[in-house]
Amino acid sequence: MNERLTESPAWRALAEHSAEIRDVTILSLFSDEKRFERLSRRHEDLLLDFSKNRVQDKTLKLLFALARQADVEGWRDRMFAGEKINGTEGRAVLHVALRNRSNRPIVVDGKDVMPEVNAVLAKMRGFTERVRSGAWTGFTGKRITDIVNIGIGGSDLGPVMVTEALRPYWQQGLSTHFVSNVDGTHLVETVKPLDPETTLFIVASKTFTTQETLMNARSARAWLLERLGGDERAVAKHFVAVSTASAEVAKFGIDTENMFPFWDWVGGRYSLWSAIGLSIATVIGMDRFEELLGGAHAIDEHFRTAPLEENIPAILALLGVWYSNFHGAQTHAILPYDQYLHRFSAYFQQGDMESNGKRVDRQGRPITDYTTGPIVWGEPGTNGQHAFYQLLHQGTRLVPIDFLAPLESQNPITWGGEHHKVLLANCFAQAEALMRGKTEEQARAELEARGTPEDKIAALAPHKTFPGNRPSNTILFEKLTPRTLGKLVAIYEHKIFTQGIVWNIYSFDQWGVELGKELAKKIEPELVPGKDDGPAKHDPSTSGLINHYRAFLGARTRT
Ligand SMILES: O=P(O)(O)OC[C@H]1O[C@](O)(CO)[C@@H](O)[C@@H]1O
Repeated sequence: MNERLTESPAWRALAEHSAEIRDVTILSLFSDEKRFERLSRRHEDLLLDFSKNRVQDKTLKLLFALARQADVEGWRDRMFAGEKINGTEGRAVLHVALRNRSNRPIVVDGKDVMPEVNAVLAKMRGFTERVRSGAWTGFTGKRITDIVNIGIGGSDLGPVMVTEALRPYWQQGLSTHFVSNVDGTHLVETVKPLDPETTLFIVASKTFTTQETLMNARSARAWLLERLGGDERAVAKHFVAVSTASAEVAKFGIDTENMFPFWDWVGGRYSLWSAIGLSIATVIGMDRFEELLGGAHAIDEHFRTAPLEENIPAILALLGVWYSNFHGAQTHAILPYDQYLHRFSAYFQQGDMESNGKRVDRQGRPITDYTTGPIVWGEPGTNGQHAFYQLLHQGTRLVPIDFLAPLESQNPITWGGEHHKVLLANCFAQAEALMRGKTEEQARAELEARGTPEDKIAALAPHKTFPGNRPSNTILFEKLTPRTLGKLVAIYEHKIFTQGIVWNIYSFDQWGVELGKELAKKIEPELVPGKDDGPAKHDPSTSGLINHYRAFLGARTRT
């Protein structure tokens, strides 16, 4: 694209239209009695209601035109065909191949990748069945009870989010734990209650060079060996690796027989479907893991074949563009009303922000006149209601929201009342309140009805007013099964993809994480007591912090 995006016909039309409908309220759009039916889409058990948005038919038409102008469909087809659409790394983008349950050939560099994908799935099945049945034992012959996944970023967040979401499917007597932070506290607190004889570590790292993961893995090995008598042969029974880098794995001392490979065409934050999902597959079983893949595949097929107007990920993406670029929204909240999804927003914080947090376009030009990926955040309901919803309802910022909720709870308790009904009532009510708001007249009337004196009414009414007209999507699904979870994750993945294409950026690299890593490697050897490089090496602030720490270390060594 040589033309600036903001000067393109589809963009200009949207800019004009947004001014045109500035004063139209969402509530007024419901004069169309069929709006809910028209602005909702279904996929199997899943319903997307996007009727509570500041959109008219014309808005949607213009948004779909923008997607077509950006050639979303062409890029999508190229992704599924295995073309190297990750331009800055020269790689294909094929997480869709990992869950390609149809086995339709997907060719990269002249080779169908499906046989290798299936071979790794078969190896995962063999391993997970041995661990689950007790056939795989630790060094002292005891059955494995605890899996510790050591990884960070995409090699951690996906497995954490999914294992938490699918807790009801865990095998009894088997638990998973996760260590990611290089802060020693994370490892120490995780292994504290564990028995080394029955603990298996999965070291998950695409590159196997990530500082945090390698350091945690080395420390975990030291912890294990110290407790099991120091015999190095124990490592083979208690450590397996998941990586694209077999030489690095061997260098670390893990038998490559116990290594599960994947490929450079799997992005870190899209890797839970690969062997990076080994901790998930171990605890829920391979059949369930394949159901998860099946759900994602169903959405892949939907995304690949449905016209944009019917395409759930594309609709969500374009609504996000509408608020980011034409209403000044800076953030996007994902608010799941399902406790099992308590890491879902954190997962997509990486998924979205590492993908679309970009400042140059695909032509390498700085993007100065539109925003790209939003800040993604959220917490599960109803906790969020008692934390940050005040701002959502009455703050000065516009925050587009996705509410997610199951129709049926995995834990339908009625001990003190019907929990799930209360949960759902809260979810529906929040979306309604955000849209409907409360006028000052309504606030005044309520105060009057309570006999409040006039001077108090005048003082309080503005504070009790809700502007409303705050948009949200609601995604309902029957129950949080592996298949449904697979579908939800794939929907958001393709949403991110679509937005990246519209914004004309590369979504599948992450150069922005490199600089901090490089500097940390330089600074670490400088953290020595008594050393002083003078102010020249860093800026005065960084030098000041380093020297402050050195002085602390120096004082400690003297006492
Ligand atoms: O799996 P690896 O290679 O250890 O990388 C971990 C994470 O580090 C990043 O490269 C940068 O944060 C992520 O993209 C990735 O998920």
